[in-house]
Amino acid sequence: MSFSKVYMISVPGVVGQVWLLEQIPGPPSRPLIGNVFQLAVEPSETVMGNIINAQDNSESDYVKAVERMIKIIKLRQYRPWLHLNFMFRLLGPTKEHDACIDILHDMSRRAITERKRARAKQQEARNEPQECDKPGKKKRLRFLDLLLDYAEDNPDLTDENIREEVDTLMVAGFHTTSSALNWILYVIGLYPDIQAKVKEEIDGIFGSSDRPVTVADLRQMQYLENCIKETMRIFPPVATISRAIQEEVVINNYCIPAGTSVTVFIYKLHHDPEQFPDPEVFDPDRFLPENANKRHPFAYIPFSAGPRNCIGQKLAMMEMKTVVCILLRRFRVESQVPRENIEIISTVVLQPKNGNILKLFPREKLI
Ligand code: HEM
Repeated sequence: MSFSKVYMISVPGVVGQVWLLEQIPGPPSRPLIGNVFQLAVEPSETVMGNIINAQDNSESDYVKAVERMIKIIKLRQYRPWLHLNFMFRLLGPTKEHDACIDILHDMSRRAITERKRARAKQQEARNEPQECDKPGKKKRLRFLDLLLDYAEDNPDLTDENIREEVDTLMVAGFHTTSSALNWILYVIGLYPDIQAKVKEEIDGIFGSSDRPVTVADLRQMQYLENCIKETMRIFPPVATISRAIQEEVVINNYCIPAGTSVTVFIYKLHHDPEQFPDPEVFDPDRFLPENANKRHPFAYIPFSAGPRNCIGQKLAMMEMKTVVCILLRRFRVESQVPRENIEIISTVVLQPKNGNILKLFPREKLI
């Protein structure tokens, strides 16, 4: 079988996660892939404006630095002796590490400086705060504007503090969503009956219209939402989280002293047969209210739980539904790697070791 082009759905840093092999002849795919990318990088667009331009320039220094950093983190993760800073300084690729960090931080600093400059100009012109929304709608500021506004009244929040927040949001927002999307597309491409049901739900919402997806549409996609939840159960994008214990706790007669670093293995939690019978079986109905309500509230925590849980989970769900919806309206998806052959690795996020090959078949009647 021959393919005209090979596209990659991935945001910088997770290159090789999903490969889309577009079969010829097909509809022009660039706009579609463009849309997918745009949605997947929404957090970075919102935070950083357009300065990375990663969709069009995967060779940018920023993109390369993110990719390189992920490799360095992986290298460090699997070599416990490098966890200690002084050992890493002694034996690790510190020169490269520091150079990557400089590129990443500089980019965030640039975004902040440029936004400040733009705000000053706009303020001069209109003498009113900037809004993302159209006039008449509830005022919503960009994340970066919120921080800059706050800093104006609270000088304790320095530019470096803001830079750290921007970095957190960038990393927390795009790798995770990209990983989740990878697995959702994998699962949808693996189980034709599941895909048919998702498509049926989408068709029920859009009929033969080619109108864009709205927030109201997304709310109706309950079956797709349950598929996404079930995917993140089997393949949690963030497989582990860690906490520094602040006061001594006793769990099952084991005493964990204050100061200990504890790791919660979300992947294992999500595969607990007591909470999820036949844990390897993909069953979106586990998330029907009557089934989900029976489970322990912390049995399923793809977005973590408690006061430091994910602040982007609603946005992530909206992004994932939108991307799947756009794709399935135009293509039938077929996963090429059987479940028993998929090798999983967890670096920053959970990903298939050797990528995820998908075939896209243009739908006969394109909606
Ligand atoms: C499927 C997509 C996502 C998954 C699975 C996910 C998962 C998580 C998890 C597990 C944590 C907790 C980390 C920890 O406890 O150490 C977290 C935190 C966070 N997430 Fe997400 N996330 C996703 C998407 C997003 C998006 C789209 C954004 C922003 C636009 C975002 C922003 C954040 C931030 C800022 C934190 C840190 C919160 C804090 O420390 O208080 N995430 N996320």
